[in-house]
Amino acid sequence: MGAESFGITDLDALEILDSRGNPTLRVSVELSTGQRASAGVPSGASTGSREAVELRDGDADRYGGKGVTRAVSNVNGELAELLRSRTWSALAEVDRAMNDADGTGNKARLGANAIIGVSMALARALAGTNELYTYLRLGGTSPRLPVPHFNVLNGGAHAPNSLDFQEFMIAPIGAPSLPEAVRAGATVYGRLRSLLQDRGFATGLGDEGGFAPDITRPEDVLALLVEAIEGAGYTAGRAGVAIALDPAASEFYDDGSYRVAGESLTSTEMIERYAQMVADFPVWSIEDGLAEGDWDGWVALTERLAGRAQIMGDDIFVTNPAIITEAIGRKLGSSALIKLNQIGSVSETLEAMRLCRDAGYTQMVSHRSGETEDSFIADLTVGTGCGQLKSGAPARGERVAKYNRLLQIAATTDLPYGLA
Ligand SMILES: C=C(OP(=O)(O)O)C(=O)O
Ligand SMILES: [Mg+2]
Repeated sequence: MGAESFGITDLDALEILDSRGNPTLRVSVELSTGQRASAGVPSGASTGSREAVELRDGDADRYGGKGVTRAVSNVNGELAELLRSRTWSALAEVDRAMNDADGTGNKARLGANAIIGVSMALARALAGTNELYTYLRLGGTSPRLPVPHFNVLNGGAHAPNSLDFQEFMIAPIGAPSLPEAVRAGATVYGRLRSLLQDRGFATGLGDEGGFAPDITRPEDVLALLVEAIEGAGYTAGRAGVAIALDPAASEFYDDGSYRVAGESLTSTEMIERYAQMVADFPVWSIEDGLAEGDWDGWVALTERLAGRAQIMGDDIFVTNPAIITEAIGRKLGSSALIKLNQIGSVSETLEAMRLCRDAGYTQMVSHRSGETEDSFIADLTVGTGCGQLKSGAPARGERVAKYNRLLQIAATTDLPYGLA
């Protein structure tokens, strides 16, 4: 992100719908050069308690309180006035000014949904006629096509079934190219559908497009995924198609216990359960294996599975540079999930990624369970070269928009594919 000087002549927001049918914002911006761009704002369901605050109207008569007309007004009023009032030298400067104007430290007054929408639209406008990923760079890191992590089986807060773990993803780490990785994802997904149908399970979909059958034990799902991977003709494991988990454990942590498939486990027992899963199945990454408040457990999990699985923080890190800095100091986790709206600006997101990279923590850019058709995160992943993206199943328009954007970049460049 260079130190270009620019003016902003127009900023406006609109209330649109996300993939769950809830309201969200689309923000449009115009630069003094005439360059226009817009961006759609995502929204999570299993959120970390320290995420930047999404502003919702709270008017029960309209969208059950979920309307975003106050956030829209903040863009069209206060933020438009601020952004049009002077010239700017960099996106980070605008992001800082919006943060300062908000004044709460967690974007609660103006709304993280308002601020991230402006920040994303502005990044896209500043990219101008260049590809967005060429603008979203981390100094010292080369662009790369990521390993897509396809969430093919959903539970937890994303599906109305009895499965406690939220996400089971397949990751074609061993694929020779991005198009072959996408083909592997779609082929395994299709094979999984057939297996579920053959066994009499429902093939309805969860929020992120994965199937949501009534299977209870995570190990039973893992066995099914290995069968689907091999049945589709791939090797199960890092040389072919591996598995990544996002249990989203804060959602099943209650009163000091992890409640999984009818059992009540201590933090130590939960860690041993993961160690066994990693030994028995090709699980290469575990996101939010423990609850966001269980910091001692996180340190123990990181140590226990060091060198065997990527231990990734989502709810616990919330893409927050200050929290990530503290976690790095305590050797907590080895990887961070990166979500733009958790921290609420593009430049703070890039700062979080830079901190991780410099500390040797891997990063995976992520969609939210409530999405729009915007493919911004595909460019963010490629530009930063972090090598990992999760965007749900290889089905449903708002999810495949990101994978299709990767295919388009792959077709027009010779960027390398794979983990960073
Ligand atoms: C994408 C996720 O879900 P949500 O957007 O509901 O937080 C996640 O937990 O990683
Ligand atoms: Mg998560």
